[in-house]
Amino acid sequence: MSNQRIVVKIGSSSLTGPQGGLDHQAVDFFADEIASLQRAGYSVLLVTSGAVAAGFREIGYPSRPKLLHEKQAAASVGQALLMRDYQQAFARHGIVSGQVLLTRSDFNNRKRTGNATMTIEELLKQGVIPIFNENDTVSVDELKFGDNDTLSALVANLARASQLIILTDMEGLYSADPRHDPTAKRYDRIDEITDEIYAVAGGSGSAVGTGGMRSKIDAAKIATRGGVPVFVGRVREVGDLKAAIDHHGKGTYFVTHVSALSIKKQWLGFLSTPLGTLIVDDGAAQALTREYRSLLPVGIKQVEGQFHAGDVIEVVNLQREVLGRGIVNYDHDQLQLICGLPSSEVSKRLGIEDIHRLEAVHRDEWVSL
Ligand SMILES: Nc1ncnc2c1ncn2[C@@H]1O[C@H](COP(=O)(O)OP(=O)(O)O)[C@@H](O)[C@H]1O
Ligand SMILES: N[C@@H](CCC(=O)OP(=O)(O)O)C(=O)O
Repeated sequence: MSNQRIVVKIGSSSLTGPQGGLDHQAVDFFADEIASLQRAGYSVLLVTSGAVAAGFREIGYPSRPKLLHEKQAAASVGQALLMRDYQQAFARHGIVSGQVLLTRSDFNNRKRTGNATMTIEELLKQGVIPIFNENDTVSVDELKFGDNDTLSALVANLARASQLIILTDMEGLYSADPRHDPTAKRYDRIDEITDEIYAVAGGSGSAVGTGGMRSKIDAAKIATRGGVPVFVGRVREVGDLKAAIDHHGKGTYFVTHVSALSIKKQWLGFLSTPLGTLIVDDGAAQALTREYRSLLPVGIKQVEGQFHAGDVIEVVNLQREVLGRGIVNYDHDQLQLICGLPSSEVSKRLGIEDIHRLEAVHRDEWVSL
């Protein structure tokens, strides 16, 4: 028996065809696979896409809509259909399932995440499978997850899951999109998500999916940095889901970082909204990313944006590549005055005798990206 928590994310491409509408057999199959995990003692949290894909045909749109209000209308119809299918499918196994709709802004709000966590804990305690989706009808475009890959990573971190299983229509990440390059080779295991990995990951190849492999890599980065290992791949036959959990699934495994980020740093790195940018020289870039040191004013070349002490800023190198995010200790106009100055001159230039924190960004309030 096991009491491990597993987050399973199912993409639209696994639940619907190009013409939309739900594939009831597919829903039944995934419910069967998840039910057998529950029977083996795992607690499963399900993140499912498919609301827009399930709803657009019902409304009469000829293909997956592109406009926000049309997608929202389709999701409104489709989410109910999706839940009806899942609830019926799980009921065949005597399992009760419940709906949890979240938005990106819920994760920016401690109280709401706290409430969501309590609900999730209670559902799991009662043996109910929580079924998550983005609350599409209220999400505004700029703040949307869009695809559910990121949402699944955040749920996995929030629930302190032991694995995140992202199911899609491909058997993992390949050296190129196999739809266009039949010679592409699969990566079986990824220890570090590098630029090279991002470079091979393309967008969605199907008529119903959204994020493609790129958003799955983003999700893998968030989850592994939070301490949750990730599988991205396909589950098509009975027993495939268990095989994925047991490390012989058809897909790619992303290995966990040794030191998982705290919840606060996960928020800082992946959910916060930076209000400014600091451009730093090579020495400061090295200090921040390789030597785990704080950022001092002397290493800052340029300051952009209007922020205050305590706000989140992004730090980029001279080539404008993002190095990470941190909480800044100065207002933007103060930092304009002292950027490039050695620490000994900072208090004089600012006219403040006793500076509480000399660093522009302290290493305890910094996340490398
Ligand atoms: N390097 C790659 N390896 C595998 N698939 C890729 C790659 N680059 C892009 N893709 C595309 O990503 C798609 C899966 O993402 P997506 O359509 O968003 O599915 P889902 O609805 O399951 O989230 C695949 O169908 C494939 O066309
Ligand atoms: N929340 C949306 C997700 C849209 C979507 O296509 O996501 P995905 O299939 O995960 O790339 C829905 O349920 O339709």
